[in-house]
Amino acid sequence: MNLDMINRRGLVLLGCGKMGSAMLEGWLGQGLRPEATWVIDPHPSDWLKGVAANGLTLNDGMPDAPAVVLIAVKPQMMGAALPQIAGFGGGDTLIVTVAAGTTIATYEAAFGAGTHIVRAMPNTPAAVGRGITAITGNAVTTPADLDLAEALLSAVGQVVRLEGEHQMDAVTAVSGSGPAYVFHLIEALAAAGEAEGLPAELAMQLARATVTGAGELAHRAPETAEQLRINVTSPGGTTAAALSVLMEPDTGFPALLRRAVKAAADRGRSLGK
Ligand SMILES: NC(=O)C1=CN([C@@H]2O[C@H](COP(=O)(O)OP(=O)(O)OC[C@H]3O[C@@H](n4cnc5c(N)ncnc54)[C@H](O)[C@@H]3O)[C@@H](O)[C@H]2O)C=CC1
Ligand SMILES: O=C(O)[C@@H]1CCC=N1
Repeated sequence: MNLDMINRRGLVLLGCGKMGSAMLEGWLGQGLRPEATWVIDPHPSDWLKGVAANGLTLNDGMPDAPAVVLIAVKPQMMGAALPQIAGFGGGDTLIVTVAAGTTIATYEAAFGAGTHIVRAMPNTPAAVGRGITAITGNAVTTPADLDLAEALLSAVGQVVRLEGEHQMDAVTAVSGSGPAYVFHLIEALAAAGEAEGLPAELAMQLARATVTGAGELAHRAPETAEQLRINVTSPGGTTAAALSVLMEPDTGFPALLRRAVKAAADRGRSLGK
């Protein structure tokens, strides 16, 4: 991974909350120079103030032509936030946005149609280098723009390129929001263990280690997820008993996740209107 161009020309990060700081933490760990980084955020966290003490510029001007301006404010804040960086439109600065829902057309209206824009959907495991980000560009985006966005985002995990913006709301619902589903699985599994009589702390330790261990196995093992599931399931055993509940057609995981993912994708679509 090569952050050379970013380190030479600079990166501006607009909005450094949960997602912005997850990525920034990853980039700094991968060699982004704090001196090449400008952050604009009216409510900086203590962590960000600490990074600023080490050379990053926080709420104090901007470079003339940074390589990338990355937008990580909430879609609802976009109207107030974009005018601060509208001056970067039309130049050779690449605009990358990670906001859910907000469409490329909205940014083109703010920056001008000739502006090179990449819409991206990352997720918070970026903070530990294990994110996955989907990217897609606007009509004027060049292969070099997509390579630059990919270079930046692959510093914090995998990058996939989409066929087009029409896939973005579904991606958001699967991988952008997905970590929350997994964290909720930990909470629910621990609560279920407590209901079976385990002390809360032990139930949480078991649930957390099980989800992270299974995730790591799914990451490293060559087998499909289906085969890894089969490997746990002894015929007529305990797992089969649980799976008969979880795979129940109307109330099991597939039906529940189908509804949850649809709700997220629908919300993305309505945020874009
Ligand atoms: N949290 C997540 O897992 C993911 C979030 N996203 C997207 O990232 C964006 C940010 O989400 P979060 O980090 O979760 O929200 P957040 O609320 O934690 O962070 C937003 C940040 O923007 C700052 N801000 C507000 N107004 C501003 C302005 N005018 N100028 C500059 N900064 C301003 C806030 O102070 C805050 O620190 C959203 O658009 C969201 O859709 C995308 C993928 C995953
Ligand atoms: O909840 C949200 O809207 C953002 C987008 C994906 C994850 N968090």
